[in-house]
Amino acid sequence: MVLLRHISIALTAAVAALGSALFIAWSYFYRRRIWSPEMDYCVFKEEQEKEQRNEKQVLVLGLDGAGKSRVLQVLNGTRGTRGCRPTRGFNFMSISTPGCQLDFLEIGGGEDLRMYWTEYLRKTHILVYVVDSSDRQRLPLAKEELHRLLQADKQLPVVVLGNKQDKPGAVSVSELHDALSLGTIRDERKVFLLTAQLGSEDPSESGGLRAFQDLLLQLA
Ligand SMILES: Nc1nc2c(ncn2[C@@H]2O[C@H](COP(=O)(O)OP(=O)(O)OP(=O)(O)O)[C@@H](O)[C@H]2O)c(=O)[nH]1
Ligand SMILES: [Mg+2]
Repeated sequence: MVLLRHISIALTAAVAALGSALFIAWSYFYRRRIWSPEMDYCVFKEEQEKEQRNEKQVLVLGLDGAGKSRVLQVLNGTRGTRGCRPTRGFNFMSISTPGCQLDFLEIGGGEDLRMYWTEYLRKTHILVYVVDSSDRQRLPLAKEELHRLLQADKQLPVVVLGNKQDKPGAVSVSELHDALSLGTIRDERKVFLLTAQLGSEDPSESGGLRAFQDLLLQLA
């Protein structure tokens, strides 16, 4: 019995030692991979190439259901209103124009994803913040999240898109301006407020997207 116990203690110790050794080796290797000069050079090269191609990153945020994926769909020229499922993580889309390439990155607006939003501001050139104009109850929350982003990055140009103007009970532009406290933002900051209605089959002409697209191109 005593012998068995000794053997089991020895085995446990051996497994623990092996586990630690593997963990140390993995950490060492992993850290080397991340911080190696070659890796730094690759990241630097990639950023340089992006600059040469004049690639601009547009981060698309807003509460869940605001219409972020729909904005990307419409900009991408996808017809119809189907296929907008809640984004559980990211959604990516690129548009090439003669002057530049716009890379749109949507991060889902669910409560569990909002905490990661600010981490993506650093590499962003333009922030698009989509608001459901008909969701009056959640306008205070939309405002709170918007101001959290404005605090986290004090330079980034922001385009607020008051979406779902076609829905009954949607607030007007001036109501949205007040509800989101846009008047409290300092004058030097580039903040734009536009509206859109993207619920129809082909909203590209009437949905207010043209002005939105033109503004993005100007900012880029
Ligand atoms: N009536 C109307 N419906 C819209 C409009 N824009 C989007 N929708 C619909 O609203 C629903 C939610 O839109 P999404 O684009 O998935 O919303 P989201 O902001 O991407 O939401 P998450 O991915 O969950 O963060 C979809 O059924 C869309 O078709 C609009 O302007 N008018
Ligand atoms: Mg989405």
